[in-house]
Amino acid sequence: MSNIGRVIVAVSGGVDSAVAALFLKRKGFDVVGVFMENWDVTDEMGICSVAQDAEDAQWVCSRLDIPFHHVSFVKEYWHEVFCSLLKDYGSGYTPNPDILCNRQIKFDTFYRYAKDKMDANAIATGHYARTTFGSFLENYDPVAGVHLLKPVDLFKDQTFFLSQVPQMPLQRTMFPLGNLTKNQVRRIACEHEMYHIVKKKESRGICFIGSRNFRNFISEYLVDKPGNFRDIDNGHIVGKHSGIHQWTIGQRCRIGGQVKPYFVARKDPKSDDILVASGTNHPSLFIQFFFAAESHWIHSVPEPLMLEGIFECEFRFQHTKPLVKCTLVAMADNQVLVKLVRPLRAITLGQYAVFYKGKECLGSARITLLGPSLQSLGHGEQNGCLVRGIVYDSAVHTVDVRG
Ligand SMILES: Nc1ncnc2c1ncn2[C@@H]1O[C@H](COP(=O)(O)OP(=O)(O)OP(=O)(O)O)[C@@H](O)[C@H]1O
Repeated sequence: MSNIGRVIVAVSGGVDSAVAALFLKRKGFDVVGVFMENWDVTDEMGICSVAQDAEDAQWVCSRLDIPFHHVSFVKEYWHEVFCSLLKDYGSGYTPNPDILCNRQIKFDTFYRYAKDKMDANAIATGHYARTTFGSFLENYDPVAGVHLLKPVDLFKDQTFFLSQVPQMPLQRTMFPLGNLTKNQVRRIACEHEMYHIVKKKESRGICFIGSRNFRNFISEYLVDKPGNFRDIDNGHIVGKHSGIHQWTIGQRCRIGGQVKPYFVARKDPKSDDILVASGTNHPSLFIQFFFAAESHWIHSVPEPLMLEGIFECEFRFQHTKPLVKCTLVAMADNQVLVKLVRPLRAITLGQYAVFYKGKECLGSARITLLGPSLQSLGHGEQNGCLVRGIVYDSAVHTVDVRG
């Protein structure tokens, strides 16, 4: 894109966006830094981390000698991200707030603000990701459309969180860090004497809410709805809980009076029962296919899926987990049936199934219906032994289907 002019960079007060802003400035763009405030309470420790981050963001901008703006999207975050989270938790889903925050806030509210209110031609963030348009939109080609690609630093790959970003904002987004590793970014920040920014802890946990205990946090907003823990093998009540929203699939439950470790296998929002399985590799925790809805394809629906109704690619449903080969089958209403090459543990309703082909992140769809577990299919014992053709690998929580 020639003549880009003004670029609005989202500056969080962390090292990544600081170095992204530095690169933009070096490239000669008319750069403006914007800090977004999306949440407005002091955390449990009495420290207002938002104020500290805003101060750091301002410091970064003054160090780079670029204008700084502090904007509040508290209302938008509340309505478009947080309310939807609460609704999901209440109905037994485990949503992904970071994916939603990128889709609704950074690549919608913030993008529109930059374009309409600040007269910008492009936005930039410190995400580790690349696009076919290049780190600085040097290959901008609106006719071809943009593809989202993994970054050079695969360990820091953030494409998972960007898998619901719409095409138009992505076409106007620069990811200046896509070709760098985190170590290089830290080193560059040190070379520019941004020592206290480099030393800051990585942002963890829910977008903008920080690193506080999420279960305690969400409980402040949803009323308790007590129910029973039931052993999935025999239906016996083995304990009580105070709400299905506090638990997620695969999570270990510390149930008073029980010697064996139990893990959440299913949640029933109608009865408020949580079905628990004894042992981390219990067959009720593994499934091999599921349905996902509201498919979002960043560039376009993959051709084989559109033309033949079937498509082979790779999948993950958690940011840090390895990719697993899968086959997608097109269903009505923008749904897909996802069949994995091997059963996986703790696939969870409400999470996003994110699809990849080679170095491209294609998009994602929301997991809405789970197929039968290995237990329902009649598979019994586990723990590293061969059971009806299936080897359970307890170390990585995956199983290989043999024969
Ligand atoms: N409060 C905020 N205000 C402005 N931009 C933000 C804010 N939070 C995140 N961002 C933008 O989103 C990017 C990714 O945020 P995330 O919290 O996932 O990343 P991070 O890797 O810790 O980045 P950083 O080191 O810049 O904080 C940031 O690099 C920044 O550009």
